[in-house]
Amino acid sequence: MNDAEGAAALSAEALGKRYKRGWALQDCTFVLPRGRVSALVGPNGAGKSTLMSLATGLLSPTAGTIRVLGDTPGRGGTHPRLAFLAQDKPLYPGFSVAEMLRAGQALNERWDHVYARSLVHTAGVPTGARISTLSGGQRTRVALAMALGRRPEIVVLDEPLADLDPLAREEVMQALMQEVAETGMTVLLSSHVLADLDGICDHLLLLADGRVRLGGDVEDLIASHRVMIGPRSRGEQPFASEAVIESRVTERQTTAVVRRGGAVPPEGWEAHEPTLEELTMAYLRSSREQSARATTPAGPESAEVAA
Ligand SMILES: Nc1ncnc2c1ncn2[C@@H]1O[C@H](COP(=O)(O)OP(=O)(O)OP(=O)(O)O)[C@@H](O)[C@H]1O
Repeated sequence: MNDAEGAAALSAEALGKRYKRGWALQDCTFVLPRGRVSALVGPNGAGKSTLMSLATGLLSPTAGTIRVLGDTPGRGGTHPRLAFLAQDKPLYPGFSVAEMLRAGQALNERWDHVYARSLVHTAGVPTGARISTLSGGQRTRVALAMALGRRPEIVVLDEPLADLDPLAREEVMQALMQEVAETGMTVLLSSHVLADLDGICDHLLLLADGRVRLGGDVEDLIASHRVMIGPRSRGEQPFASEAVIESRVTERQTTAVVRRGGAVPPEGWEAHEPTLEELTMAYLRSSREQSARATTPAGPESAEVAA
């Protein structure tokens, strides 16, 4: 283990996972720092849940390594200092909320009952209600209390915001940020709602087709890119092609997301820093175009070239 891996909450080196149908993750190398909120984003089927299952030891890698707080997951179950909130939020449907919390207390040495109860109270979920009668959003809040009640050092949340209303999303993110600030807890959360991540996540890991397409400190990533807006033009663009992540032409203008690399906006163009959403959308669209090109059958022209 090197120094960076030792200081990391989660790290992977050439990590790969193959199912019967093929590779879900390939050659993934990254380091997620401790005490930060990291966002895991990517299109459907990108490998996010697979990565989370590897981190929690529910799956084993086919290739490479993954480490949680410096340890290899899977030996003896989920890491004792890691809590996982799966997408399907498994809870006992026949239990009341209070019984569920008491089960959490009975099953976990590090359980903080006062804190877990306070999270459920803040969410306005009645503790006498049966789990099976709760709404999707209420179930999420109970599942979150079950995860955070363990006072984990790292919490892994698979789309925790998906069935929450906007106010509940804000409350959940605030509760997480408070934990991060007060206890140094590390959060890794996946989400398709990119707007929710702006201003909340300080680290990003973007997967597409099972590979890491973008990763790093959010401020650094934003500072190293620019959105360039200029006149509508279908011809040559004034940027080196290797600097362009994605470029779109509408009836009125051309918008390009480029690597900064000293790129000064040409005359008639304006530039601004991307938001996290603009940046991730540019990489997601570019990955989709790349994989569409890779799966397009070779046409007659390519056959001619090959011949
Ligand atoms: N148990 C499994 N057996 C076979 N293939 C699987 C299994 N689980 C996932 N896959 C495949 O692995 C790939 C990655 O799936 P995964 O669920 O990790 O993606 P995801 O990024 O979490 O997607 P989503 O955003 O839709 O939840 C997909 O092609 C999926 O079909």
